[in-house]
Amino acid sequence: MSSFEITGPCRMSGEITPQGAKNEALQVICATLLTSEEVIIDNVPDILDVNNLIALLRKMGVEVRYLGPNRYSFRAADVDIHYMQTDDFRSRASSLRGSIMIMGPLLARYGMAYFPKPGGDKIGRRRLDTHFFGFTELGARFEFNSDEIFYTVHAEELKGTYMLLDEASVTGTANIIMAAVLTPGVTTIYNAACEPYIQQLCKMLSAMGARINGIGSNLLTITGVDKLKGCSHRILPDMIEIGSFIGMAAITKSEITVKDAAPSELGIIPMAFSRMGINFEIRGDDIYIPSQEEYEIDTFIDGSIMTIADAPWPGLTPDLLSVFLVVATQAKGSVLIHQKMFESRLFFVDKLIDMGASIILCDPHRATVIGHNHKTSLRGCVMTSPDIRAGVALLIAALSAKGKSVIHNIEQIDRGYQNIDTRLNQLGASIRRI
Ligand SMILES: CC(=O)N[C@H]1[C@@H](OP(=O)(O)OP(=O)(O)OC[C@H]2O[C@@H](n3ccc(=O)[nH]c3=O)[C@H](O)[C@@H]2O)O[C@H](CO)[C@@H](O)[C@@H]1O
Ligand SMILES: C=C(OP(=O)(O)O)C(=O)O
Repeated sequence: MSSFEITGPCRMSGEITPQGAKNEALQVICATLLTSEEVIIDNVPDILDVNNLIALLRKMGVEVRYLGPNRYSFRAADVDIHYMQTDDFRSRASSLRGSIMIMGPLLARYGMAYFPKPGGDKIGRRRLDTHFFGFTELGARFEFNSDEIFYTVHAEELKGTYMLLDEASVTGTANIIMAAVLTPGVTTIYNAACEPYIQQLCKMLSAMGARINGIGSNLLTITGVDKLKGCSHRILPDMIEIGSFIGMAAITKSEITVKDAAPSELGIIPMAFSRMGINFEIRGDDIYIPSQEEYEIDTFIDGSIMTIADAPWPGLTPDLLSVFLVVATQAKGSVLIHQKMFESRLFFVDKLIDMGASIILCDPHRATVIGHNHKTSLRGCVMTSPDIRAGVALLIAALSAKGKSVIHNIEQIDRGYQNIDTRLNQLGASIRRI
């Protein structure tokens, strides 16, 4: 297990380019299983979760070629579906959550798919019901072995249908879309998730010959086709990484330009940072964040304390709330952070309290943060990264803190952030991998 040693406070400056989006990469790499032709994907982030998924596809028989930095070719001409019943498959597939999205393509193309308990962050209950609801609506038979936690779906024949999802699950929607594009007839998915990851997946599938209407909305109509062809696809910059950099710049009073950030794809994220009092300028495709001595959190119109809460897209992504929470610790004013989706994602605030932050954890979903307005700095601390986003939030806290901090279990951070230590050190941070 590796750790980061951070010596703060670090005031940084310069330009940083975000990696390709982790959650989009996981979807579009799974989608390569839908065709026997070559698919080329650009801007693939070099992170643990993505590399583990690529290794899994290779084991399944997909021909994967590395074409250069962040560029891969995939050809799923000869997939060994029986590999999915091996112990090796179980251990590899359960190392990340995104690999669950191989099920939709395999069900559509081979009439069967298997899956063990997926990995990913331990941030509360993470059910898969929506995925299997969608598959069974399309006509698949579903079995669950609760002793081994092993999911199986089979179908001699799938058929398009109307379905109303019980919740707008991101990976669930992606899985159902990928099954539906090769399913005869018309499939209508209402209450579909519509995050940029899903929109990008749909655009890539359309380039492969899929017929999808309603992209970007929560009502998708998919007309099944017999076969999909190869294509080239470029992954968008990672909006969570971009948000992490904006928050990091603010709390460390750094002057940073986030290059090639595709600001028009960020939805409500920039507005949420503005409401935290953080200044930035959109300069073409870049986001410039000036060094700010202070930032003041907005209130609601009636003067009451503002809430920052997550919601399915176009609401604020839950994956950035940990960053908002850390940034609030040095803001002027107070904010209620309400993490509605996951019940165990806020417990890392104990560490921030140890560092000197003023936070009241009201319950597992809500934390009130009383900002210090930089009057009192956070102090360095030894901590362990509980999940990917809390890990980055703690890293940001440590960069702003006075003294030495150590963050253990940084594999959680490496899961989703490409060479984060090297890239931040180039901006003037002091992070040592130990
Ligand atoms: C690999 C991947 O892409 N992971 C992302 C994906 O996970 P994932 O697809 O696993 O998450 P889901 O969208 O299925 O659901 C996340 C949680 O939110 C709850 N929920 C979901 C939809 C809804 O309308 N209401 C609601 O409360 C679910 O019950 C669940 O507890 O989406 C999450 C929610 O954006 C992100 O945190 C994860 O980073
Ligand atoms: C929760 C996340 O990832 P995963 O779904 O892969 O656990 C995340 O990216 O914040």
